[in-house]
Amino acid sequence: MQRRTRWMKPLLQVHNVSQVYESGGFLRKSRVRAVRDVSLELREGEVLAVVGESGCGKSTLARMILGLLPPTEGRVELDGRPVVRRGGGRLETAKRLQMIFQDPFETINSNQKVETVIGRPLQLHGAKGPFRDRVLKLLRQVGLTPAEDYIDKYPSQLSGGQKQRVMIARALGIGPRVLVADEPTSMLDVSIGIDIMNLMLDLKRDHELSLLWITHNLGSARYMSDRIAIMFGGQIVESGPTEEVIAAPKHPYTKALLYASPDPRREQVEAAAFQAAGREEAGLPETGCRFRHRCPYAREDCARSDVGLIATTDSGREVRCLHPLTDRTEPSRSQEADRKEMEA
Ligand SMILES: Nc1ncnc2c1ncn2[C@@H]1O[C@H](COP(=O)(O)OP(=O)(O)OP(=O)(O)O)[C@@H](O)[C@H]1O
Repeated sequence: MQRRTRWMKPLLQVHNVSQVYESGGFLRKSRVRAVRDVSLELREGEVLAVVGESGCGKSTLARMILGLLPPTEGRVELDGRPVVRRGGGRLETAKRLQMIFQDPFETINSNQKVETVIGRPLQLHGAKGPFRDRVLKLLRQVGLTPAEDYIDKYPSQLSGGQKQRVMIARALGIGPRVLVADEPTSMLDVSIGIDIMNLMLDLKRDHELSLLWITHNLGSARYMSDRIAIMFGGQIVESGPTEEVIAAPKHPYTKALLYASPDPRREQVEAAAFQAAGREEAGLPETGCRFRHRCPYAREDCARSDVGLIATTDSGREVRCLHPLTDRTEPSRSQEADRKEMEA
């Protein structure tokens, strides 16, 4: 399933985007730097996974990529053209860049029949009706057959997996080049989630799509993607070909994610050192390495130096770490020291 995609043409380019959320009044202003100087590239026909724990900035990044949230800094381009044009006008790029959400019917009127849910965007994007036959075809393409049994149903009459298939059909109908999927299987049973992943891989192949797969789950990223970008505290901390990164992570956080995913090779001592996962962005240090308080390999200079992404091999791997892991790296402190720090 995995392919070398290094030489393919870049389709979606994210150039140094940042997002700062500001809230509160004049006296009690709060600022959250949710995404910090992130650059990514999605190539033709490729699946790129963005992986990180809750609060690391994945959804914020997805919303900027889709043009739903203007970046505080940086820019996003599709085929070399800005996703959001000066003065708005997202409709044209929205045609080519479609989103699949975690909760399939979060944004949909539950009083609409499947025919309307899938047919309305076609109308909005200027297609001429009637749409019933096109909707039936789309339902077949996403495996909801016989399509005639589904087209007149309401969301409440569908299972979670069926709803997600309807949302995929809705996105597909517009003829996108890129699908951005934000945790699309996290609310589904494992086997249903695997069916949805297989469907998306089939559709990607048949419709020559590119896929940005956003998840907290390294397992699904591994199943789906050609390349992977690991995100922590609003930054990309490691990226590269998926199998290479997973086989030999160079950033301690990537290693932490591996321990957190079901794997019989898990080493208990180091796994325990990573258990403080899930903290919000706000609790992380502003300078130096943002992961250092949870990193069993941290050294003194990790607090002092900000390090950017550094290319490590010729296969396109990058890591943001002063002391990238090797086979021989030993933890610099014990589980006991970590526990004391957490209690303090
Ligand atoms: N509208 C907002 N205003 C202020 N802070 C926000 C806003 N949206 C997100 N944040 C904060 O920005 C950080 C990143 O949030 P984001 O939702 O992008 O992360 P995430 O990785 O997608 O998490 P999850 O998987 O839980 O959705 C978090 O600290 C979050 O609390």
